[in-house]
Amino acid sequence: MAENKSILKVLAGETVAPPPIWMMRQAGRYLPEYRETRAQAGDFLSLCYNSELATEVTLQPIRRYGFDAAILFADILLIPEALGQKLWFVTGEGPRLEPIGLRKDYEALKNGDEVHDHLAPIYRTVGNLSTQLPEETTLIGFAGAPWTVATYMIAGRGTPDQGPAHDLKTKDVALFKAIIDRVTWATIEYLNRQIEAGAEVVKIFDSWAGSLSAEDFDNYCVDPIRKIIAGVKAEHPDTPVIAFPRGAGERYRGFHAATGADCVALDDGVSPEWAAEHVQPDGCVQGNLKSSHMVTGGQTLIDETRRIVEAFSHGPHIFNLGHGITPDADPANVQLMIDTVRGG
Ligand SMILES: Cc1c2[nH]c(c1CCC(=O)O)Cc1[nH]c(c(CCC(=O)O)c1C)Cc1[nH]c(c(CCC(=O)O)c1C)Cc1[nH]c(c(C)c1CCC(=O)O)C2
Repeated sequence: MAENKSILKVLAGETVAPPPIWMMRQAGRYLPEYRETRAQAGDFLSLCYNSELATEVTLQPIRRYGFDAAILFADILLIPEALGQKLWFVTGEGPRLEPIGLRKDYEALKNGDEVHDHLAPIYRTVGNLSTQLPEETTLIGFAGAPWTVATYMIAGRGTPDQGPAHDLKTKDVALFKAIIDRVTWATIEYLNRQIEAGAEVVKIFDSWAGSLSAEDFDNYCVDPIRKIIAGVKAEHPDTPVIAFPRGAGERYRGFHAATGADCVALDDGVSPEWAAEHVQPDGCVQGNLKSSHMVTGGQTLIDETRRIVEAFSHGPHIFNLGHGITPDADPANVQLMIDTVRGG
């Protein structure tokens, strides 16, 4: 029964001990079974659009570790592709898109409500998962936040400082805002369909929020996320939303209230003690453990895991990493982290 799922309890504001646990990028290259299925699919994007195989890789970490949540296997860059932008992945390097730099590129994009045919396989994956997951496991859908997605749409690739997006914001703010608005609209559409297909929680990833300063943070991180949450809650008032403004630092404070998020995901740039004092009083928090502990393991992993569990033990908390697990992680360290959280 949905009411017995620990993640849903915590997202409703309950304190649960030990805290429920899942991991960003839990279906990924550190798992041999993922590498095998990915090879079968051919490449990363083919895996995302193959509902059977995407279902399989989503289930793999649940079978291996019994996490409390499964996150849909897909990617934040499927939205630009659904809007009509060309997307491909270069193995070992990352995503490539045909960059949007001119008004005519923007005008060629589809409307926010014209993405569904392209995204139909993703909705099928969500539907498969909602019938195949163990009953105690919560299904999380997701999308990228408009700023982070726009940084890839404008640069055509990942960039260390999101320079091309910052440049467009300075040179042609009207075009920049139009891109943000188009992604915001498409994202509301996309998340609502994921929920209708069976997602019980949705998460919004703003991986590059940290490079927005002063009012840009309010205008292009907080405001689009607030609009997306309002658009989701208008259709699905009971579906909890997790927001991840990575690199927000001090600006994690007040983020629940500013956006309407039920849970705020923390990177490893803030201490758990600071976040317990300044962020958790406003609602559930998630995350914070450095991903590198999944590579290095040992007593430090145990100590840091215990420190986070203890710091957040007085309020709603979902145990997670501060960012995605990396391909060089040791699957045994993931088990050690879980045993530490669950066993004390
Ligand atoms: C920025 C971003 C992307 N994608 C995502 C973000 C936001 C979160 C973050 O900051 O990490 C989100 C994402 N990407 C993926 C998921 C699936 C669910 C999960 O297990 O967390 C999620 C939630 C699969 C993936 N997305 C990607 C992989 C690796 C692809 C492979 O198998 O080769 C996976 C499992 C590829 C990807 N996708 C993206 C990049 C930059 C890359 C290349 C970098 C890399 O290789 O890790 C865009």
